Amino acid sequence: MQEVIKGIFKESIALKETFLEKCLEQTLLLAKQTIETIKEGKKLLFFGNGGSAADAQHLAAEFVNRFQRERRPLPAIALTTDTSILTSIANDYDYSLIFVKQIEALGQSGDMAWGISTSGMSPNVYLGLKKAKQRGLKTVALTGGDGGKIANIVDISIIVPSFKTPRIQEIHITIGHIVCELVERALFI
Ligand SMILES: O=C(CO)[C@@H](O)[C@H](O)[C@H](O)[C@H](O)COP(=O)(O)O
Ligand SMILES: [Zn+2]
Repeated sequence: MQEVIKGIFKESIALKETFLEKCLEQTLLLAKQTIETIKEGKKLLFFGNGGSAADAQHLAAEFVNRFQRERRPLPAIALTTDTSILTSIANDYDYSLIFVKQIEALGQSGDMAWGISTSGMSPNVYLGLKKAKQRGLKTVALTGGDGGKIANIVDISIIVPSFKTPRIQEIHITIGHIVCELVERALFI
């Protein structure tokens, strides 16, 4: 078991190093665009499935509550949390529309939609991002693997260079935390 633990840490460390070499510029761009979005008084919408739904909620909480500094709450929402909305859309229409309808209801021009999908293939994330773009939101995809079909349709695409879902997720949440840190440094003393 110790070897398994060591192996996972080594894999995670190596992937983070590769990520830093390949994706620093995109991460910086994401942070800058997020800062601009908040400065303009617009909001952030986060969504994904499974572990990525947890990431969506985790990140929305960092913005609305606080990250590391005492400061005013910032406008962010996870589209993964309201079980009545989620179950009624999935039940009456289709699971692929759970984010689309919420973006139609809540997304406004200039807001920023973050779709999180390790495969880049989840239909509900894909359709949510397409709708966001249609409505004039800035679109962000955090993916992995080859980016799937989601990576191509967004303004800012960050593809973690791995096909292992948990390792990709670990970098997604690191990216989220980095953006939180840079937002707080840029906007609050
Ligand atoms: O957390 C994990 C695996 O680490 C799972 O819950 C995982 O998020 C789910 O299988 C998702 O449905 C995968 O969707 P996606 O990342 O491919 O969009
Ligand atoms: Zn997981």
